[in-house]
Amino acid sequence: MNKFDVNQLDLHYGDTHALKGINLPIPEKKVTALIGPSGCGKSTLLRTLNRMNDLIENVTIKGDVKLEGKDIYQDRNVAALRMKVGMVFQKANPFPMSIYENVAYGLKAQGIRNKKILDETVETALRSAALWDEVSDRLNSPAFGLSGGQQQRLCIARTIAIQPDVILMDEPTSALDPIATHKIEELMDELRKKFTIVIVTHSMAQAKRISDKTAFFWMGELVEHGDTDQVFNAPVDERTRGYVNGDFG
Ligand SMILES: Nc1ncnc2c1ncn2[C@@H]1O[C@H](COP(=O)(O)OP(=O)(O)OP(=O)(O)O)[C@@H](O)[C@H]1O
Repeated sequence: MNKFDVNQLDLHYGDTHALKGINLPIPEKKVTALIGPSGCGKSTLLRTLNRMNDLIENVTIKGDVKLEGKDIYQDRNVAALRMKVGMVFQKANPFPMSIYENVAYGLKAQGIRNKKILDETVETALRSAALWDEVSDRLNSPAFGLSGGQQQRLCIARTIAIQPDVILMDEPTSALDPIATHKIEELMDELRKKFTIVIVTHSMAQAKRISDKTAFFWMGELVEHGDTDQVFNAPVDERTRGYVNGDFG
């Protein structure tokens, strides 16, 4: 079953035609990687999935993005959409507060005050983000005291805590060292059991390691998408073949 269906999606930033007639099914509880050279529209497509582009001036969008069959651009409740479709950014962006408060933030914003519920949710989210064992003895310490990789896992925990269905990740490991990257990649294997994940990555090795599906973009077009094995080992389009072979990038 598809979580999202993107149909005939065109996006302009002013005169820049950033996405051209995109059709992309995004299956449920799988990892879909968006790959392609810089400026090809990967992040733009990712941001259309939770309407983050709405925040940018001069954007026009045509076509539709269906989440479980309903066009997200027809529904005006963007806050509800973003609770269902969470996002993790390239650079970890913890709030200037404790580890605990970071994870509890979204729940408190929803008016949840019950300490038992908050404690349980914080613990579950930190466990799901494979961070609990490293921070359980210092939940009240500032989040900024964590390493970069831990901060990124904290941001993942903060996203998980509000129980989204989908997690969007925009180059989540590009600022991390190989060990921290490996931890997040390991974590993805657990996360895919519960969530639909869409990840933008510049690393083809990473896309190969962690994704079930891959979509290759080139100058605003979706050139090819399919099972990751097929896209990397038997690409149909010359441009995909050139990119995955490292001929350009
Ligand atoms: N806020 C914006 N305002 C105007 N143009 C933008 C904006 N964001 C992106 N663009 C343009 O849209 C096109 C696609 O950009 P996008 O960031 O989606 O590409 P990308 O594939 O994610 O690139 P990268 O890998 O470098 O992050 C580019 O031509 C870019 O310059």
